[in-house]
Amino acid sequence: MPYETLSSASQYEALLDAHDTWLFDCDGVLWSGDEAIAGAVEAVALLRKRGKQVIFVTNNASKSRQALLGKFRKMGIEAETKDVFSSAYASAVYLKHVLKLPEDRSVYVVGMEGIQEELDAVGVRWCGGTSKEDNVFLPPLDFSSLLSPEAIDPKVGAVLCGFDMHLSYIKLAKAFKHITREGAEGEPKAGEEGGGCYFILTNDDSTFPAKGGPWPGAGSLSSPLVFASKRKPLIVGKPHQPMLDCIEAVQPFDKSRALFVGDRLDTDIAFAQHGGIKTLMVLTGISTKAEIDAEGAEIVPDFLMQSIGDLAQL
Ligand SMILES: O=C(O)[C@H](O)[C@H](O)COP(=O)(O)O
Ligand SMILES: [Mg+2]
Repeated sequence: MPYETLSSASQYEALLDAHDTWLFDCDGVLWSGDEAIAGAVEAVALLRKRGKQVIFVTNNASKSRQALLGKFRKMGIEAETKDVFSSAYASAVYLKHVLKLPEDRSVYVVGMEGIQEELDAVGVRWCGGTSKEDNVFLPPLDFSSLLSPEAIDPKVGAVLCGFDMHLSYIKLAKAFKHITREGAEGEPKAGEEGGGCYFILTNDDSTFPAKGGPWPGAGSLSSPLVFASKRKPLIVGKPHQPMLDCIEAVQPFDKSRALFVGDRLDTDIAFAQHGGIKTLMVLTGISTKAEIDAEGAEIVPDFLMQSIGDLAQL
C-alpha cells in the first residue's frame, strides 16, 4: 500500500483533524543529539493548542524520565512525567511488575544513569552500570578479579543492557557470566534462587541518530553478549510489545484516532503497525525515502513528511 506524502497546509490540517493522540519518537524526530529539529518545538506547541494528547516514546535508555523532562524543558517542549516513556522506564516497570523480580535479586546493568535511576525509582537493586569497580580496564588476560562471588554476584537475577558509552570488557565479561549461569530457565524461575538469569535489552536499535551520525546504537552494543551467550534476549523497547503495554497502562488512548511519528522503519513504524496505529515517517533521522520506495519494501508508513517542523507553518 503506497504511502501519502504530505507537503501542503490542507494535508496537514486533514492529518490534525483525523488524529487526537500524537505519539512522538524523540531522537531523529524532535531532536538530533542535543539540537532541536527546526520547527519541532513549534509543532508540538501547535498540537497542544489544538487539544491533542501528546505522548513521547523514546528507545533512548541513557536518560531517566526526570532527565528527559530536563531536556524537554531546555528545548522549550512542554512535557510532564506521565507523557514520557523511555525504554529505561519501560524496562524497570517490566522487571518490577511483569517479571516480578524477587526482592532479594538484583539487576546487573550494562548501561548508564538512565537505567540506574529508573531501577531506583521502582525499588529494584542494581550493580554494574556506572559503578567505579565496573568502569576499569582488566590487566591483559588476567581474569582473577572476576573469580569471586563479590564480582559475579549469584544474587543477580537479571542482566539489563541499554545504550552505554562506557562499554568495556569487564562489563561484557560479568554480564556474560550472569546470563550463562547454570540454572534451568523456568524451574526455579529465572531470577530466583538456583534459577537462571533474565537477559533483557532496553532496545535493539542498530544505530543512533546524532550529530555526525549515525553512530553505533544500543542493539549493536549488546550484540557481543547475544553472540557469546547464544541466548535470545527479551527486548522491551520499540518495536516490541512491552513498550506499548507500558504506555497503555499509564495513558490509555483510542488507537483508531492515534498517529505515531517516527524516523526509523524497523523500530518506530514497525512498533506502531504492530499496535494498529497509523504512522507518519519523517526524514530527519535514520530511515530514508529510498528504503520505503524500494521494490518489496516490507515496512512502509501511512504518511511521509520531510520534518515534523513543517507542521509549524499552520
Ligand atoms: O541506540 C539507541 O538507543 C537508539 O538509537 C536511540 O535510543 C533512539 O532513540 P529514539 O529514536 O527511539 O528516541
Ligand atoms: Mg528515533
